[in-house]
Amino acid sequence: MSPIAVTASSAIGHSAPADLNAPVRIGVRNLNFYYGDFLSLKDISIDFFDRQVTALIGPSGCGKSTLLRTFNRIYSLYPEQRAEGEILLDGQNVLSSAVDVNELRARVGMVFQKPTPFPMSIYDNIAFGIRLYEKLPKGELDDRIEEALRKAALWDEVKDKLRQSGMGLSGGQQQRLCIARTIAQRPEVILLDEPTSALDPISTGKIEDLIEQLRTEFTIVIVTHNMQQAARISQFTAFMYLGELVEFGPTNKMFMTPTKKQTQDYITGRFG
Ligand SMILES: Nc1ncnc2c1ncn2[C@@H]1O[C@H](COP(=O)(O)OP(=O)(O)OP(=O)(O)O)[C@@H](O)[C@H]1O
Repeated sequence: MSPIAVTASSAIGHSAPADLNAPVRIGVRNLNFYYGDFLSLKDISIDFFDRQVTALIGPSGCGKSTLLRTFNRIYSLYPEQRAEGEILLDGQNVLSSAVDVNELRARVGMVFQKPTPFPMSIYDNIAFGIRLYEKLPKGELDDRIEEALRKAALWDEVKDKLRQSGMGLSGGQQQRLCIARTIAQRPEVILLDEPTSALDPISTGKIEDLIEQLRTEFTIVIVTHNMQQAARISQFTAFMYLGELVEFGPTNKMFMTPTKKQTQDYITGRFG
């Protein structure tokens, strides 16, 4: 076994083991995705389980981010991009034209690679998303903001400066602010696209601890290039290659006894 595999496998077990009885939250069925004429996802079928963290791994360009971006239809902002097949969120096909995309994006929140706070106060960063959908009296809004910041493990660091700009926070704090903003909308699913790749190791550790806590309440799908991170924080892992789903299963099985040679080669650092 290479050092990468040893380190990754020794990291397994930091988070809870996979719950093999967890209900399906998102069921992807025969999904194809096109950028213009280019077929970027090929006949993907996979389930994502309730209150479990699923890591999407694979070499650059294999389609991890593309798959993540289908769940809240964020791709539909670009007219040349389209998806075919079914993505069932609690049994309802989110690709159907009958689905209200704004409502969908509140149910399926997303946090990006680079922290993207809005140029406004910490308070307003979180209030903004809530105000889009709900008219809350001030006291209730304050409570929601505190709750979101506590869940994002940021409250203690910002409670005395809620009116200061979110842009003045450190990178790691900004990323937790973005997570708080997502949580405040009370989503069912949280999508994380390489959320720690722009962060230092200490901030990364805080986000990983936070993901472990959030898992008890939300279904989480995370794209990561960091094999050890996938091993540490996820219950399930999906390995993708050239737009196809090669292998999917409980993380400890994927890292210790993968079925496919391609998976083994990737997690042992032989390619990618
Ligand atoms: N806007 C786009 N237009 C055309 N092709 C695209 C576009 N975005 C991605 N692709 C292509 O789709 C495929 C999947 O890309 P995607 O970004 O999903 O991969 P990824 O696994 O997330 O990669 P990375 O790890 O480098 O972020 C690649 O071949 C990529 O070149």
